[in-house]
Amino acid sequence: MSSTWTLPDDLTVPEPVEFFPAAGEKLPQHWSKCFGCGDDQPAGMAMSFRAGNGLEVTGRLEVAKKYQGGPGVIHGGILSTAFDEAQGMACMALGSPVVTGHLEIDFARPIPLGSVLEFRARIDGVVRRKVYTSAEAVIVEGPTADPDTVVGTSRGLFLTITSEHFAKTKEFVDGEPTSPFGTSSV
Ligand SMILES: CCCCCCCCCCCCCC(=O)SCCNC(=O)CCNC(=O)[C@H](O)C(C)(C)COP(=O)(O)OP(=O)(O)OC[C@H]1O[C@@H](n2cnc3c(N)ncnc32)[C@H](O)[C@@H]1OP(=O)(O)O
Repeated sequence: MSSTWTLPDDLTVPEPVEFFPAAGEKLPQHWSKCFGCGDDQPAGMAMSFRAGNGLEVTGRLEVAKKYQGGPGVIHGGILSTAFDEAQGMACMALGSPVVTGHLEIDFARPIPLGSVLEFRARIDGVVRRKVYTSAEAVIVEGPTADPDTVVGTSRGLFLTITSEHFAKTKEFVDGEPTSPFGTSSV
């Protein structure tokens, strides 16, 4: 790994907002049309999430055959998308919408099609609007399942935004959303 990712000295660790679900409870979607988690997005990845302890969330992704990159394994871009989604969902603990500013992934092990991945993602801390996050993925079901072997890791910087952020792209929204929450202003 040749990452220059470092956490700043002035990082502070926030408390989850009051309405963030308790550990083990399902997280609401942030946007039903989202490619990563939306239940109104037939082309999407249908990830689901639960709150963990503190500022952590766990996510689940079934690695469908259509996610193939190299022969028999997940495409790296799909894994990156899943990390983006998982770390973005961890930011829900702040109670403010966010977008990704920077994301970096390490691909540690091949992930066969048919696997079920579990993501453990968290907020490491915040500085002004900057939200520092990290995550790991393990295979929990499938031919090479091993909950103790990390198959990928990620670090990401998210930025809190206001509802004006998506006002600029409102006219391009595809379809009618059923559960706008968080990152959507429509
Ligand atoms: C209740 C709500 C729940 C919500 C749940 C949400 C779930 C979401 C799940 C969704 C999952 C999917 C999510 C998706 O896929 S989101 C889709 C992918 N991301 C985007 O489309 C974002 C596009 N980029 C932008 O819009 C702007 O660049 C943003 C908004 C990010 C910043 O432009 P803005 O003009 O606003 O801010 P600023 O430029 O004054 O910068 C501010 C600070 O940030 C620092 N900085 C900026 N960029 C970077 C960088 N790349 N590396 C390092 N640092 C960076 C900068 O130095 C400064 O630092 P400092 O001077 O303060 O020290």
